[in-house]
Amino acid sequence: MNDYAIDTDKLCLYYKRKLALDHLTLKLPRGGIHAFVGANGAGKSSLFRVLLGFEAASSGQARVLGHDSAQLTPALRGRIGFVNEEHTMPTWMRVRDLTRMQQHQYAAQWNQGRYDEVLRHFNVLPEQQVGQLSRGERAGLNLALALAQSPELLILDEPTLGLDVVAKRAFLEALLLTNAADDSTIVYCSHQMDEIERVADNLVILERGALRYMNGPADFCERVQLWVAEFPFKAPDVWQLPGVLQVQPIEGLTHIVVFDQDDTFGARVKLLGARTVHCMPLGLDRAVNAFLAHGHAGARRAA
Ligand SMILES: Nc1ncnc2c1ncn2[C@@H]1O[C@H](COP(=O)(O)OP(=O)(O)OP(=O)(O)O)[C@@H](O)[C@H]1O
Repeated sequence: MNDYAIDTDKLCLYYKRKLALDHLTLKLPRGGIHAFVGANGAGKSSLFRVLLGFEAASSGQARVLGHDSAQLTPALRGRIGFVNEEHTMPTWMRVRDLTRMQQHQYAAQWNQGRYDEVLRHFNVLPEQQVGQLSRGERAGLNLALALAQSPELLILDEPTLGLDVVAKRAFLEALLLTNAADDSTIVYCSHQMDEIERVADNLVILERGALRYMNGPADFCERVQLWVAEFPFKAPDVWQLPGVLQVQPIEGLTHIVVFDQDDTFGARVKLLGARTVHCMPLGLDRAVNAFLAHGHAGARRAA
């Protein structure tokens, strides 16, 4: 058995002339919650479409649970759960009937305890019609159905998009309370860093269809630092220094976000004429945003 839940090798996907996945090589180990992050258009949904067999790769390899994603059998598909922001379900059905249908379809693997546990969290009643549920309740029902299937791989593609703060929290709590990540691999795609910070064991950053980073979120925060410098006169061009991701003038000070620099960076800033310079840690939100903004600016410069 392959040790990876997702294993791609130089995977490319073109939509006509548009390159969505650019020689993506990604080895995602089994188990845990993996947060996928990337700017709009980074290729996250395209990757999931290839993995689920909805799109054929233009070149390269994509394997999911050890199998070629272009040749997934219905049995293999049944081992993969997918939830996206649309929470598409038959609106005319009652929750009770939809539940029965899914219990029947996934009889061998159905986990009733987990289903009830998640659904309880959202106060959804069996006699309610799916179309009458609020957006948050529909997201909860969708999560309950997906988790009850006991998928080996569960892909959650921006599942909380459009939900209010309370519903978002309920969704995350439900995901965590089931401990589903103990025996499944969960891919959680979101633009919300507070969500990522709460749930992720592993952070995967995609940029323009390629892998830019994969490791723990805490490790990422350690590698991104904020240096705050005070220049007595006009600030020099600090972009000439190594590893600079972002430069912002804030209240007379120059905020410099850098990647993979050690304490000698402060000495370099001083050499440029700074009167004072301090290093400060950064939260995941700002660290990831600076990283992505730099990549975006780089792409614009290259174009
Ligand atoms: N059906 C399509 N036809 C043509 N181009 C497409 C199609 N779907 C996606 N693309 C392009 O492929 C690239 C990757 O898009 P994709 O939707 O995978 O990104 P994403 O990371 O999921 O973005 P977002 O965070 O906005 O959902 C984008 O440049 C997009 O314009």
